[in-house]
Amino acid sequence: MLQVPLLQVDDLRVRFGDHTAVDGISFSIAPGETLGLVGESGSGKSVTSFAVMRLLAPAARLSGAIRFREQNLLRLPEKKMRSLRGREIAMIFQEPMTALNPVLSVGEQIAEAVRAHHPELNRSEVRDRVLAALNEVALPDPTRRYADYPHQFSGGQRQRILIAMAVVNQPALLIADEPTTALDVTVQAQILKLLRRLREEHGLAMLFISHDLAVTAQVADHVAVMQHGRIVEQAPAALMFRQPQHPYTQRLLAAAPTMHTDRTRPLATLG
Ligand SMILES: Nc1ncnc2c1ncn2[C@@H]1O[C@H](COP(=O)(O)OP(=O)(O)OP(=O)(O)O)[C@@H](O)[C@H]1O
Repeated sequence: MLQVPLLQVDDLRVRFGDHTAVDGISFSIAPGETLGLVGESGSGKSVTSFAVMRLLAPAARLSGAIRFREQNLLRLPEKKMRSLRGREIAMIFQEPMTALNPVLSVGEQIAEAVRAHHPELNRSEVRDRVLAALNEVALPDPTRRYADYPHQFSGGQRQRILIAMAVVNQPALLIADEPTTALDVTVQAQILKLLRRLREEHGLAMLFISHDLAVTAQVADHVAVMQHGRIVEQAPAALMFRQPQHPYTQRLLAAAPTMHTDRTRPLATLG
């Protein structure tokens, strides 16, 4: 039986003046599923993710539909969108340092995210939720490090902190825009493992955005390949990885430095 999608994007178009950044794309994500959106720089991946969060600049002209739990986000009043953002749909970015406030302790920042959606909780309840989220992402010694500032953590730890902030309100959908691109390969593998675990343990659905098809194949169930604002190929990750159909996908695979793996092995054993 087909599951009702959590997110369904239909014929989404985004224009900035006479430039079309996203040119009529459609895809859907079922609850608990991960869709990888892959393409070169400038192909329209980030514009797509910001469109879903409704965080694009006012100059952007959008058409089509973005249905989340069957409500069209493009028509949702800003007040409702604000309550949905960070609670039902959360986002993590490539560069955790710029996404974190440098003058606020990491515990306080995550606490703010909790209070924004749960004003009814008292101080110790908020703190308990923050500590639970930091434990969840396996940040070492969260109680002692609660009051530390972002610069006191490594890049990988900062990404864990951002993930904790994203999942602290238990969203149904996580948008991860190049979440491991700024990290070295070992740390990248650990963060991918963490995302897979969150998905398995909490049924978190994910829109995973990357220029790297090999990285994406390690976390995604389905992959959509974007070029010049269009989706040129969509397939289950394992199939896309073994039998890319579109010449652009074939070029992406050939260009990826991490692709020298045995493509006959099941994906679960890669990486
Ligand atoms: N605010 C904006 N005003 C005008 N054009 C924009 C704006 N934001 C994005 N664009 C354009 O939209 C296109 C798609 O950009 P987007 O950032 O989505 O690409 P991307 O695939 O995410 O690439 P990258 O990985 O480099 O971020 C680009 O041509 C970009 O210049």
